[in-house]
Amino acid sequence: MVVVSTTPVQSKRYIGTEIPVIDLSCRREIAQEEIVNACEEYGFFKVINHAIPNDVVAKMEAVGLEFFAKPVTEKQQAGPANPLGYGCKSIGPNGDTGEVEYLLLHANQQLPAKIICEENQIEFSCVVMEYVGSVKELACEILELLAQGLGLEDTETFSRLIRDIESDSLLRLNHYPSYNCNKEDNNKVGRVGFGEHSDPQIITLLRSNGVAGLQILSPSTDAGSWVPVPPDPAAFFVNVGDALQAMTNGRLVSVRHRAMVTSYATRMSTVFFGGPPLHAWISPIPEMITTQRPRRYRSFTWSEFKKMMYSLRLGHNRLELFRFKAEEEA
Ligand SMILES: C=C1C[C@]23C[C@@]1(O)CC[C@H]2[C@@]12CC[C@H](O)[C@@](C)(C(=O)O1)[C@H]2[C@@H]3C(=O)O
Ligand SMILES: O=C(O)CCC(=O)C(=O)O
Ligand SMILES: [Fe+2]
Repeated sequence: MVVVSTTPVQSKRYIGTEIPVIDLSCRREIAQEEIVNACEEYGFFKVINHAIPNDVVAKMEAVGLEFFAKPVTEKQQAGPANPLGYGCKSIGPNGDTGEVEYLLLHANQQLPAKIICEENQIEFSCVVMEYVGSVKELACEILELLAQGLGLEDTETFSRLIRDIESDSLLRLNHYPSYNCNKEDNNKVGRVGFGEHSDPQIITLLRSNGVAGLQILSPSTDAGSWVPVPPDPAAFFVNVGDALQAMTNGRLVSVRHRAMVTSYATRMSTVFFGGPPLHAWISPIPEMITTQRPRRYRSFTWSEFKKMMYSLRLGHNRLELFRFKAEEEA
């Protein structure tokens, strides 16, 4: 079975309905089609039966939790996040805040600063490297299925950018506290851990412990409604990023999402952002430009996009600033 009913979402294709679940052990042709459908409709899906070994995931979770359990003064030695490193409550350089502490690492570079003590530093980087290697492979497998499902002649169009040794991919560990509250407070609108945004890169692969918190903005309701994503520590949650929306000329959607804090337990998410090299050009693939879907975005380098994104707030719809205007590109 490929699509399994989980959480209700308003939708055209998943009538009724549910967050798409892609079973990677099923036939390639089925997975390809389901991935394309999910990315067109939500920009989001859950992956089960992936090939990432449990111990790779378990070790990553253990070193992450060990890091966040350290005294604040020790954690601060890996900060402040600029943008890499340890951060607490402050997200990005433009005043965004949330109830979260995090560690943001580059996937291809040395660790940014001292992370805990020397002997743990070596173990920490080995675990991170192994996790990043596995999750990057899964990201590339998904991107190749996606390219095949879209009927692209070059099925490595997307994955090549992530496999590139200069790929600007990141790994982020987010740690959300639980909070004490009385019964009445518990029924009130929740607290925001990580505010509404889309991810800027090509693809994001997220997993978390078994605590709820992630929500996606359902694109098919007018005002948009927040759909809770039930936690599944054995699965990966995948979302389309802004760069993939641009490359597919808007056919695939970069989903807006956020993370809420719960009152019952702390949550940790481990998030891989597959990004292109800084010098890579991002532009709509010619096969994605048709008379029904005329060119929507201009060409830009990832470095240009990143510079713009760091000048904007978390929730900004930044891709709109890269709309195609025929007279400019000619
Ligand atoms: C407010 C910001 C934080 C962010 C960079 C930005 O200026 C806008 C995008 C933010 C985001 C969201 C997804 C990822 O968590 C992230 C690492 C990214 O690439 O874009 C963060 C950035 C960050 O925290 O540095
Ligand atoms: O922790 C989560 O569930 C979401 C985190 C997130 O969206 C991010 O780090 O970009
Ligand atoms: Fe995100």
